[in-house]
Amino acid sequence: MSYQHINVPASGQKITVNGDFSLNVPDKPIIPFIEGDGTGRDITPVMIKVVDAAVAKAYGDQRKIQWMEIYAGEKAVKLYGPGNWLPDETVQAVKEHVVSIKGPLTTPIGGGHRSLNVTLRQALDLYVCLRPVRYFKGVPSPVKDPEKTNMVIFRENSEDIYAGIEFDAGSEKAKLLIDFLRTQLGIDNVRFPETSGLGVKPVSKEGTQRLVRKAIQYAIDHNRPNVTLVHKGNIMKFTEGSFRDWGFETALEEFDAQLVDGGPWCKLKNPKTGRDIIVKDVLADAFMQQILLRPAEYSVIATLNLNGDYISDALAAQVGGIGIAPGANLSESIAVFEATHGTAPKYAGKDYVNPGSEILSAEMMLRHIGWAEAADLIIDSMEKTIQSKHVTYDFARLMEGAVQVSCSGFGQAMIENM
Ligand SMILES: NC(=O)C1=CN([C@@H]2O[C@H](COP(=O)(O)OP(=O)(O)OC[C@H]3O[C@@H](n4cnc5c(N)ncnc54)[C@H](OP(=O)(O)O)[C@@H]3O)[C@@H](O)[C@H]2O)C=CC1
Ligand SMILES: O=C(O)CCC(=O)C(=O)O
Ligand SMILES: [Mg+2]
Repeated sequence: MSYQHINVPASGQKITVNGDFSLNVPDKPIIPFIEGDGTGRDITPVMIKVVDAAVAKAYGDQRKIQWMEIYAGEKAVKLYGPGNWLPDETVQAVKEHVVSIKGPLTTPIGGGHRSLNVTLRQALDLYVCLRPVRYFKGVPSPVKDPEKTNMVIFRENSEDIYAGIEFDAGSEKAKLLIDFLRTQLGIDNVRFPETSGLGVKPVSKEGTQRLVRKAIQYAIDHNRPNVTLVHKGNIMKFTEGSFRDWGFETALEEFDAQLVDGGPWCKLKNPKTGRDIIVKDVLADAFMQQILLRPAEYSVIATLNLNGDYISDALAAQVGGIGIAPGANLSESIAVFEATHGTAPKYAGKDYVNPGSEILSAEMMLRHIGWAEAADLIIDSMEKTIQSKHVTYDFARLMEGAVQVSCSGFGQAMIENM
């Protein structure tokens, strides 16, 4: 396909997907990237340099990523014109090239355009938001034993309140909906009907099952001891409560799990290791205190979209902050890697913030395409660089004896430590 503003690297080839969803990865794969708004312009070039260095170190001239810039957010509006925050060809390029990476994108609060991040996830049905949370030795943490926090979050990424079905207080549609609720459904407890905004929270059986299936499969593949369904099903019975019920059903029906003490918790035998995997649940509020008090009891987390958003940042803080919190948005075939954090606008363009989250997202990407040697180099040099105490402001302000380095300085130190 020819694009309007995207320059396709002449020497690269596309990654393709087989019928069983495995990937064919050429030695010179074209990987699209979105630079991102705000601090995206600081961290994305650093991520690219570090990844290129790791790939060169691991494979010499044999392999090289052919980066292809695609556009979203403010950069897209400049190129494609007013209102064009997420051009069709950007979405198309992500789809066609199978694996891509993005920097953070701004979402205005209250009014303005809908989240481009959410739009991209929904447009490509990237229904898993995968966010591993692990501790790197030497990182300053607010908790006593940060190494006990080792969790992998499976956040449902396609539904819940993020579906964007919302009606502004006082609008014609809000009035219609309130009227419908009153007259057709007998709802008489909207406290201030004239001035209420309304949101709809769709949670489906299919959406829950496919997410929980991935979480349990991950526990099997990575020899993890438990999967926890985090929900607020006591209050939101038919959305979050059903998420829990459908989650347990998935374990029982698809993974041959057996009830523990009459249920609803259950356990299955990991077919690869013979070890038990417990599938349990916890209410979201209780979970937020347990991750601080008893983090070692939680391994794989499966949760709904909004809970997953909150939990991602809270858990990231326990292991040192969102400066090193990576992630991926996944469908069966398409993968878009991105940091957990946002655009941190007050630091934009200052070469200041920690590029670690985006670098570690790229590390996940390298592993995803089977370039494990390059991924290992990144992990190794991240550990070395942090332990040498050459760190960005976020760690430096909490570390004794740290040498504060810039965003690009941290990337450079990582390259030197490879
Ligand atoms: N996937 C995406 O693209 C996401 C986009 N967003 C969007 O980003 C914008 C800003 O959101 P905001 O709520 O400020 O959240 P951010 O995650 O952008 O920033 C919150 C705070 O986190 C810390 N932080 C963020 N990035 C880094 C980094 N790279 N290194 C070190 N510390 C970091 C800073 O803490 P401190 O002040 O302590 O230094 C910062 O002030 C919004 O428009 C939001 O919608 C938000 C999340 C994800
Ligand atoms: O889309 C946004 O602006 C916020 C997204 C977000 O917070 C997240 O993905 O964790
Ligand atoms: Mg978030």
